[in-house]
Amino acid sequence: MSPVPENCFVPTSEIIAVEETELNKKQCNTGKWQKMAKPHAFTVYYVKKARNHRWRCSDVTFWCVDEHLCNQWIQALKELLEMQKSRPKQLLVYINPYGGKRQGKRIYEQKVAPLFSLASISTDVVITEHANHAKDNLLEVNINKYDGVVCVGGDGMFSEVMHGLIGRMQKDSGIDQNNPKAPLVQCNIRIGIIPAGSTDCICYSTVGISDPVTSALHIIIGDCQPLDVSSVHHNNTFLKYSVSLLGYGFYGDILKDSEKKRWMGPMRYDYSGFKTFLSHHYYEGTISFQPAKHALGSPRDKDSCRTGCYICKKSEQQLAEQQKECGLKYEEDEEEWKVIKGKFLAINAVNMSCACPRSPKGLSPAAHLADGSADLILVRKCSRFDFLRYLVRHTNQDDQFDFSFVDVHRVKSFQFTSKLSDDNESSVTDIGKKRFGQFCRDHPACCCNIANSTWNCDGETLDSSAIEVRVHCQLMKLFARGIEENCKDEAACSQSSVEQLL
Ligand SMILES: Nc1ncnc2c1ncn2[C@@H]1O[C@H](COP(=O)(O)OP(=O)(O)OP(=O)(O)O)[C@@H](O)[C@H]1O
Ligand SMILES: CCCCCCCCCCCCC/C=C/[C@@H](O)[C@H](CO)NC(C)=O
Ligand SMILES: [Ca+2]
Repeated sequence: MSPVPENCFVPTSEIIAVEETELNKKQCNTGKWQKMAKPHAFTVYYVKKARNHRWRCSDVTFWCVDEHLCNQWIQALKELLEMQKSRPKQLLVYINPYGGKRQGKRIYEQKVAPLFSLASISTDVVITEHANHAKDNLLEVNINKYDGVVCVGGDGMFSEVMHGLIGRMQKDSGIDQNNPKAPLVQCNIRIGIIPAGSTDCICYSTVGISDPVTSALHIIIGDCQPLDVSSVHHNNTFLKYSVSLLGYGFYGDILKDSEKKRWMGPMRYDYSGFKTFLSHHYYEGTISFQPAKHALGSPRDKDSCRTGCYICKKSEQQLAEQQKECGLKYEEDEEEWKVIKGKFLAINAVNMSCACPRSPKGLSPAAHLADGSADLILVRKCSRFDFLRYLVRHTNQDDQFDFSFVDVHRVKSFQFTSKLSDDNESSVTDIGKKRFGQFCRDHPACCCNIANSTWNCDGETLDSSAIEVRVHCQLMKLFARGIEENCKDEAACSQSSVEQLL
C-alpha cells in the first residue's frame, strides 16, 4: 500500500469498492499491528486523480482490533455505495479487436475487466467479428437489461454503437430517421468509451485524455455527460449521425486515402495527411446555414467547455422547456439562412472541440459538448504556405480563426451543395478521367479538382457530397463528465487520498 498523507478526503462518489482485507501472517507481524492480538482490516479502493486528467485506482487499508467495529464500517461504506444510483451494475461491452493498434481485447482484459469486477459490475462481452456487428446487434438485443453500453475501440467503433442505440430508440418510438425534420427521441442509455483506436477524438474531447483505465473509472462511478449529435441527410434519406467532425475537402480526402492504408494502423493518417497537404485541392460549392441564436457562447471565446459547463447547463434547461411546451412535435423553423458560395480547401463542422493527442485543443477549442450547436469552419482557397500556418495552429495555442481565409460560425443546421452536383459527378468524373486525368490539366498549378471531395463523418466516409445537417441538442449521453479544470495545486492533485477513518 502506498503511503497515505494525513487528513485527505475523497468523496464517496469516487470510492470504487470496499472489501474486507484478508490478512496474512507477514502483514500482521509488521509495524504497530504486531501489538494487536488479532487485527481486522478493510480496504477502500478509490479514484486517485493524477496529472493531465489521468485517473488511477488507489487503495488504503484500515486496521482495527474490534471485528464488530470493522464489519460495521464495511457495512456502512457498502450502503453508501449502494446509494450511488447512477452507477451501472450491468454493462454490454463490444470490443473491436482490429481498431487502432489491434490491442482492444488485451486492453479490455488486462486493464478494464479487473476494475469492473472489483466494482461488482456484471458484463456481457461481444468481440465483434465484422464491421456493423455491434450496430446490428444493438437493434435486436434486450437493451433494458443493461445500464450502459461500452465500446472498446476508436471513433469508428463508437460511431457504430451510437448508431445502433439511437437507431434502436427511433425504431422503438416509431420515428422515421429518413425525415430530416423529425424530432428525434433522446437516448438515455449511456455509452462508455474505452479508447483503443487511432484518433480517439471523442474520448479525448470528453475526458481530457485517451487512457483506458481513466475511462473505466468514469464508467464505474457512473458519470454522465450529455452530447450533441448531428443528423446528416441527402434527398430525404438518412445517411449518418455525427458527434465529432464532419469534414469536406482536406479531412475528407485524408480519410478516403487512408482507408486504403488501414494496414499501416494509426500511421496511415500521417501518410495520407502529408499526401493530401501536398495535393492542395480546393472544391467549389455553396454552404447555407442557420446561426445558433439560442447558444450563449461564440467560437472565438477564450473559455472552453469544462465539467459542469454553464452554457451547456443553460441549453439543457432550454431543451427541457421546449420539450414541455411542444413535446415531440416538430416546430417549423422560420429562422434566417445565410448563404456562402466559394472555393474551399476545407469545410469542417464540429459538434465538440475535436481535441485529440495530435491536436490537444482541437479544431474549435471553444466548441461545447452539449449546447445544441456546431462550429462551422470554412477554410477558403489560400496558398500552401498559409494553409500550413493554419494547420500548425491545430497543434499550438495560437488562434486558428485569426486568418483572412478562415471563417467560423456557430450553427444549428447547415446544407452543402458542391458546384458539381452528385448526380452529375459520376459522368463528369468519367469524362474528366478520359480527357484530362482526374484533375484539371488546363491549369496544372491551380489545384482545382473536377471531382467532388468526400465527407469525413466521425472517421467514416459518406457517399454523397450534397448534405443537409441538423444538430440535435443532447441527443445522447456518455459515461464521462467533460474535461475538468486543471488542478491548481498539482501536488495535491496527484496525492488526493482517503481520510483515515478509524
Ligand atoms: N471485427 C471487425 N472487423 C472489421 N472491422 C470492424 C470490426 N469491428 C468493428 N469494425 C469496424 O472498424 C472500424 C474502425 O474501428 P475503430 O474506430 O475501432 O478503429 P480506428 O479506425 O483505428 O480508430 P479511429 O476511429 O479512432 O480513427 C469501425 O468503423 C468499425 O465499424
Ligand atoms: C504540419 C502540422 C500539421 C498538423 C495537423 C494535425 C492535425 C490533427 C488534427 C486531427 C483532428 C481530428 C479530428 C477528428 C476526427 C475523427 O472523427 C476521425 C476519426 O477518428 N479522425 C480523422 C483523422 O479523421
Ligand atoms: Ca456542441
